[in-house]
Amino acid sequence: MKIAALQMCSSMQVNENVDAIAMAAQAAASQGVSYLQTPEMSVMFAEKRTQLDEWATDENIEHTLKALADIARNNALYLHIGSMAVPSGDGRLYNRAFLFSPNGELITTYDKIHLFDADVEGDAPYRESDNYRPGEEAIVTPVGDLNLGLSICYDVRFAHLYAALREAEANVMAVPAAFTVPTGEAHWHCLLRARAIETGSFVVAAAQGGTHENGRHTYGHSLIIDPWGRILAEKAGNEPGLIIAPLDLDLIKEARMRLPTLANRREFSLSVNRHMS
Ligand SMILES: O=C(O)CNC(=O)[C@H](CS)NC(=O)CCC(=O)C(=O)O
Repeated sequence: MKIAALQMCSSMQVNENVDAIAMAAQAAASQGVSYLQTPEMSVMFAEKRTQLDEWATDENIEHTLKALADIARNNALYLHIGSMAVPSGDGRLYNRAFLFSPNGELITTYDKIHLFDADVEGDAPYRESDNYRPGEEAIVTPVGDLNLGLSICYDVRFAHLYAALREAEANVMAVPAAFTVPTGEAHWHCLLRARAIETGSFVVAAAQGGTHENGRHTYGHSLIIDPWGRILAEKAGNEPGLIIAPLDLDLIKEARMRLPTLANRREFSLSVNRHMS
């Protein structure tokens, strides 16, 4: 099975972003791809909360989800929208991923669990939790012969999420993202390869990249990684574009046979020994 990740520099114009996804889906389908992932906030990369609130009416969301479902169906591929902001019902938004089947059915959604409240050097403080409500449910879902574990961006720093997904039989971890440039340079490849190695799973990470209409800079470097931690495909730099790789399912079996970390895992007690000297 061939899979693809689309690197984007999403703007504030939903139509523009959806068109870019449609074009990429066509290009991917013509190369035999059956799963395409787009980055976090690929449908609208907003500048202000008010913009999202104004846009996120039931009608606009319904219309957009229908357009995305049509893209999946017209190109007969699984379309995984890394995320899009939707009202959560309590005044905050959810940072929600959508997975469509090749028939255009909505298979599942996933709400980002770990929100980015962090202080990155050179940037204003990020306080995603001011506007977003965290999800409380991890999701694994079959995608053809694969079992996809869903996550979003900052989730990648929480290894126990992927351990849980792995225990629930996930063998491909999805990490659509919009990483900052400084944290991307320091951590992106390392974190994603670690998640692949720890879980003996493929990792697919479609990234936002470049300078966005809203003024933000994102790191790019979309990646597809195999269960041994080898990089199968990378979108070098931050330009938009598609990366494609064939997934050999035997590599999952092989990595897990050589390093059966799930079977070798131990329970332990923890003591903290405080010396009084
Ligand atoms: O809010 C939007 O418009 C798009 N979403 C994002 O940019 C999100 C939340 S601010 N970014 C991250 O989670 C970056 C994580 C990261 O960079 C790290 O873990 O180092």
